[in-house]
Amino acid sequence: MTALSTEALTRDFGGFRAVAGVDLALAEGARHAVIGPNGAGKTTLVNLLTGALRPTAGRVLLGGEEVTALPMHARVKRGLARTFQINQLFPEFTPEQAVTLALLEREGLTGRWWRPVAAHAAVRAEARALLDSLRFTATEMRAETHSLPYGRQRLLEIALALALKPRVLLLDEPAAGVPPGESRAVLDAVAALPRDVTVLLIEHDMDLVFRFAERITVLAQGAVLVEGPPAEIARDPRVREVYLGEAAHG
Ligand SMILES: Nc1ncnc2c1ncn2[C@@H]1O[C@H](COP(=O)(O)OP(=O)(O)OP(=O)(O)O)[C@@H](O)[C@H]1O
Repeated sequence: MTALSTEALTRDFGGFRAVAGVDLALAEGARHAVIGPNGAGKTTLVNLLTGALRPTAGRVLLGGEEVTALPMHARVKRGLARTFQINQLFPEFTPEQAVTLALLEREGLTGRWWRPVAAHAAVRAEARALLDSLRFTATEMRAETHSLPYGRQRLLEIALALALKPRVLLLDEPAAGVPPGESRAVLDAVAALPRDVTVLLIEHDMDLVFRFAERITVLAQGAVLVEGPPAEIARDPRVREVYLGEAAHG
C-alpha cells in the first residue's frame, strides 16, 4: 500500500519549471528522504505535498486517494502532518503538558473541564508514552520547554505533529539550527518510531540523511535524478556530479 505518492507533479513559476514531472511513491512505514543541491526544488515539492502550493500539472495522492485539489487542513485531516514551527511551542509548558493538550485538542476535548479525572489521566499517560517513544526521559517530560536543549525542542515539535496520529509525517529540515551533537539523536528517535507512521525527510545534512533513510530520492533541476537505497545513491556518479557542481559554483 502506498502512503504518499505523486504522479508527474509539476510546478511552474512564470516561465520557470521549479518541479518537473516528479513521481514519488512512499510505501507504508517508509523512511524516505528527498535530497538535492540548492535550488533543486525541494521546498517547492514540500509545498505541493502539504497543499501550500497548487501544482501546474500532476497529482498528489495520500493513501491512494487524490488530494491534489485539497487545502492544507483537509490534507492534515486525512493523515498528513508536518512539524510545527518552534515559535508555536509554549515555552513555559512542559512537554507532557503540551502533548496532553495536543491530544485533547485532537479528540475535541479541550474546554470540557467537567470530564472525568480518569479520562484526563489516560490522556496524560498517552502523552507520556508518545514522548517516551521519542526517547524523552521522565525528567525532560516535566521540565519547562524553554529549559530543554534545542534538539529536544525540535523533537517536541515532532511529538506535537505525531499527536495528530498522522499516516505520513513530513519533516522539512528538522535538524536546522540544532547543534551537530544533538541532531543525530533527533533523527535516530524519528527513525525508531513505530512503522504505522511513514516518514518523508527533506534535509540538507547528508550524514543525517544517510543515517536515517532507507530510500533516497535525489532531485536536480526540479526532476528526479535517481532514486534508490542509500548505498546505491552514495556511489552514484550522477549524484556526486550534481553535488560537486554545487561545491564548485556555490
Ligand atoms: N515563488 C517563486 N517564484 C519564482 N521562482 C521560485 C519561487 N519559488 C521557488 N522558485 C525557484 O524554483 C527553484 C527551486 O526552488 P526551491 O526553493 O524549491 O529549491 P530547494 O531545493 O528547496 O533549494 P534550497 O535547498 O536552496 O532551499 C529555484 O530556482 C527558485 O529560485
